[in-house]
Amino acid sequence: MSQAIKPAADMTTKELVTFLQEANQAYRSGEPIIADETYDQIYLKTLQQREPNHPFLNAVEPESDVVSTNKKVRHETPMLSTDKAYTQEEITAYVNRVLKIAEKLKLPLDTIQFRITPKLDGMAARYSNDILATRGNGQLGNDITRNIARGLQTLGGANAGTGEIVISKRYFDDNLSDQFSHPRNFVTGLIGADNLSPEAVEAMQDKVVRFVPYTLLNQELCNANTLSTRAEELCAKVESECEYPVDGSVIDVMDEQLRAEMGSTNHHHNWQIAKKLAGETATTTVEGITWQTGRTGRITPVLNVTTINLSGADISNVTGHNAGNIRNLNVGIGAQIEIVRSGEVIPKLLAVVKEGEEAVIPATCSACDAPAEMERDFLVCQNNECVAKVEARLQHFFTILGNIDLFGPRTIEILVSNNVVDLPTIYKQTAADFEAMGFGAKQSTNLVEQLERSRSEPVEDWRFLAAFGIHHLGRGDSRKLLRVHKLETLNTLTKDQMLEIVGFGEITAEAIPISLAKNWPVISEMLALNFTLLSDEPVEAIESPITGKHIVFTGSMELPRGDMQEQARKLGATVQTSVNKKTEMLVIGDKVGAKKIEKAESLGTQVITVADYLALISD
Ligand SMILES: NC(=O)c1ccc[n+]([C@@H]2O[C@H](COP(=O)([O-])OP(=O)(O)OC[C@H]3O[C@@H](n4cnc5c(N)ncnc54)[C@H](O)[C@@H]3O)[C@@H](O)[C@H]2O)c1
Ligand SMILES: [Zn+2]
Repeated sequence: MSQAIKPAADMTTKELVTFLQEANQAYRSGEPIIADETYDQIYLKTLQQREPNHPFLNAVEPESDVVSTNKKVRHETPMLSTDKAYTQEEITAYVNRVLKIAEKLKLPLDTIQFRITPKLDGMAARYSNDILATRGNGQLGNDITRNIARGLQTLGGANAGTGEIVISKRYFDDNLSDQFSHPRNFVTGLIGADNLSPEAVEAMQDKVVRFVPYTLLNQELCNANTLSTRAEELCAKVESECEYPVDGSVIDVMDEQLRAEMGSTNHHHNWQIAKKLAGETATTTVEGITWQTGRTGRITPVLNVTTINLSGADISNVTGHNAGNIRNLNVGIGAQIEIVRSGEVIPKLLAVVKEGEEAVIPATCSACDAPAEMERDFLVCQNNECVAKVEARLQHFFTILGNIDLFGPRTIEILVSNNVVDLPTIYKQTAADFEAMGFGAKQSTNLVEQLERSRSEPVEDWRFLAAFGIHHLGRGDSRKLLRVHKLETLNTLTKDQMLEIVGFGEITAEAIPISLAKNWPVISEMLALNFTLLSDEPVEAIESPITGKHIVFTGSMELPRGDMQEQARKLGATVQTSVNKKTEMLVIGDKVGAKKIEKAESLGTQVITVADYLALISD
């Protein structure tokens, strides 16, 4: 969206509906062109006022073809949207509607209970009879069950009901927020993708993409009086306690009789309302763009804007996500942009309201002047010795290690400008060395003390390993790896050894040993400094008849297939999703096509029934 959007009042009804459809499509694909609040409170509301019975208002807004598979699933009961509230007044009005019906039913009003749960911001789905499906148009969804075999975690079993596919908020913030503008965007992209991106493969392996049924969410219970006066406070509480991204809270009436009486429209349940977070938006002007080089060499744009107050804070910098985004939206100096700040500390660019000068993507890295090149949507500094990369890598080490103070950006900048650019050298510095670089006498002793502290104060070995910032070895994966192999032995690690560990796939198993070997000189030098490293208890390798075997499960089975696969992994097997030359065993459930079996047999794969398989592993 680079053109100014017409005000709702100036649009004909037809234009308004077309615009709502466009905005909905953009929102579903993860690239909203306006803020939710603007969509709901201005454009949708204008249509509601003009034509309360317009078909667009009387149906669930479809996810259209954002995720479209060729297998459709008819929902047993419709999957609806929610009615929305943004303010306490709107919630109080809802409470009064509930109380009115309760009165009619002669229910004692002080016993009416409401449940508040976090409103997960992902992709709505339903898991029923082993089939996972999207909401679709509410009646007909898309079968996305195959994502379970690709690593999607399902909480609550194969009949968990309605919920949301989400990614862990912390994981997204730590690993993906510099590449993807929004966690919902990442999730919808992954669920619909025919081929997973490396980031998606990693997230699936890290088990952070999950289907979470609404019944398993943290909740607050309250009565009508509390809800009419303190809704914002209670909603804020459930939202902050949730480990997934949220865009508000959902309030439900608990009483079944009350629910039945209040009923539903084609769009939402009248007994339920969503309190949406009003991500406050504002329009400001781009005065300049600062390009910052990170640890991996990615150069990200920060928009310097005319200072503006948003949700109580003065904002003069806004993240522009990545170079591709700047190019696509054509963000140049003088552009008027809409920005949003909802919970996050750093406000985000939402849309260009009015174009300015043409967007310029720099040809060189501003930190080291080396050439910068576009790789997919990212601008990347091609120089390995780039000062910005070196500084960011050192910073990463101290931040992840977490048991050292004083080694922040300013200290590191001074070290690097004095050509102290690697960790072992930093650890060799004496107070006199620091003083020679311009640190004060007291500060120099403190720096030495902190380095000493970081070696003597115990720290988990996986934290230490993750601190080196090796690609594919974040905290979670480092921990998985170190549960099986000792840190000191990682220089001899092979791809095959990696593949034996549950949770590492082909790509990472191949890449990790190579990166470890490359980084080994520094790691071993650091190990020689005698950090006080703590190890998890090693897991015993379980020996079973299927240990080390490549197995595929197919057909419908009594136990959820995901559970069968998980169990096989625990017993040391490598679970594949389809048969290939490596496959040693094909476990067949009901309704398996003859072709599949023939193919497996022609490849020399052992084909066995679920019953025989279960007998085999229980031996
Ligand atoms: N910014 C834009 O351009 C744009 C465009 C279209 C839609 N939207 C936003 O999306 C809304 C419509 O989308 P929608 O129909 O998917 O609604 P929604 O996503 O805002 O909320 C409804 C959904 O919330 C889910 N949900 C999450 N947590 C829940 C919980 N704890 N309990 C129960 N349900 C829970 C349900 O599956 C339900 O379908 C609009 O009102 C607007 O805010 C924005
Ligand atoms: Zn550089």
